[in-house]
Amino acid sequence: MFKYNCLNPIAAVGLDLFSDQYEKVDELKDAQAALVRSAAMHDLELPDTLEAVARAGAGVNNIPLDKCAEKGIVVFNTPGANANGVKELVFAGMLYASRDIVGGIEWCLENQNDENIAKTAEKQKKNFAGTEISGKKLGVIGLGAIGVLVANAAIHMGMEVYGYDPYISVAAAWNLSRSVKHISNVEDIYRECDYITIHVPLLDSTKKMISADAIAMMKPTAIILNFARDLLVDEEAMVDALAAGKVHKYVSDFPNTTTVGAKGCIVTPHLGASTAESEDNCAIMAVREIRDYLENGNIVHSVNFPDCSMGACTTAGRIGILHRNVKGMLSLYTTILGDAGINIDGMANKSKGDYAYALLDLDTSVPENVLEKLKNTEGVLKVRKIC
Ligand SMILES: NC(=O)c1ccc[n+]([C@@H]2O[C@H](COP(=O)([O-])OP(=O)(O)OC[C@H]3O[C@@H](n4cnc5c(N)ncnc54)[C@H](O)[C@@H]3O)[C@@H](O)[C@H]2O)c1
Ligand SMILES: O=C(O)CC[C@@H](O)C(=O)O
Repeated sequence: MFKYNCLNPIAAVGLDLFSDQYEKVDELKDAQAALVRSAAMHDLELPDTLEAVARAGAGVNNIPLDKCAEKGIVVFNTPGANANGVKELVFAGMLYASRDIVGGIEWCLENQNDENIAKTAEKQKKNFAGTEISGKKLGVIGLGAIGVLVANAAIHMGMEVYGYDPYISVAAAWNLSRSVKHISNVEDIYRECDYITIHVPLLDSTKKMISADAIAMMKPTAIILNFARDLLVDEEAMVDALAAGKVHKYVSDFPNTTTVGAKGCIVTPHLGASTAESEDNCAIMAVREIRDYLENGNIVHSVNFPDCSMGACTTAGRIGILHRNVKGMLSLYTTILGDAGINIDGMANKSKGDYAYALLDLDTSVPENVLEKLKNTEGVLKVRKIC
């Protein structure tokens, strides 16, 4: 029986994919797997029982990835599963920032008891007029799952699209419209674009990448959209620039005391992935990842260990070894297994940064004393007996 804990509500359509071999538990301390959305995990005590964490979403800045890796806990995310939900909200953000839709709705509510509201509206509507997005330049920074969808949709909306991503994946490049202009110097986006939207992960290297200097290059009419993470933008500088009329609007999906209520800021409460479809897609992918790891030892879509997959186990034994990415580890395992008279039928070993994963199919189920030897090998973080 496997036990899992949900640190946030996770869509039922995903949880329903757990078989009767799984039990939901109320406490993380009792779980082998955790499912999480935005709950902050940095200060949580991670129990020794925990084998896997699946983030039902893209961003993993709420999870201590290295601490998990050191404890042999594999962290997954669900790439692309909520991308369409975010893409659609980015366009809502562009429209809200371009036309005073919110002001217009508020005016209607304020005048709901006016019997002549239809006539008065025709006189007042000029106060809520705006501009169209068709024909304008959009800069997309980060062309991953969301950025590509935004860029391609913007082409269909008649925008001229500039795309910047020095690390673009081959898959994303294949999916990107040929009409998107490839930008190699992000400053071209800051200087020339009417709309700028950021879709990069929050890393040490991307923190405040929309800096005061970047903001200073922008047009006074520029509209900046941030549906990625608030810490990617120097928001104090942004608020100052808005107040001084140096940029026009800042649309953010991440409320905080700097931006909410500040002149020119339109802030939503982290709604990008809050659609039934995105929540379902993320939950389904997260549960499949956890099941494949717990039941087969396969790692697919991990952010702290390499992906490594050997399908379902068809041999008498299978073990998974999470270890440091250092020389000579495999020869230590083959020696321990060989000395115990165990034959290796199949093997995969993959590395990612400081960490690596070996999956071994064996002609017999590994006895406890051999597992202990493997566990006690210098550089090994965790050994899992899968069958
Ligand atoms: N508002 C929401 O609810 C919501 C929902 C989903 C994702 N997000 C956030 O959106 C962001 C993007 O998500 P995604 O699913 O598209 O991720 P992704 O991993 O598919 O794409 C990120 C892209 O950013 C690129 N990148 C990395 N560093 C860069 C840099 N310095 N300059 C330019 N490009 C760079 C990568 O090459 C990659 O192509 C993440 O921060 C994620 O947390 C927010
Ligand atoms: O779970 C959510 O609602 C937000 C998810 C989003 O921020 C992400 O990075 O995927």
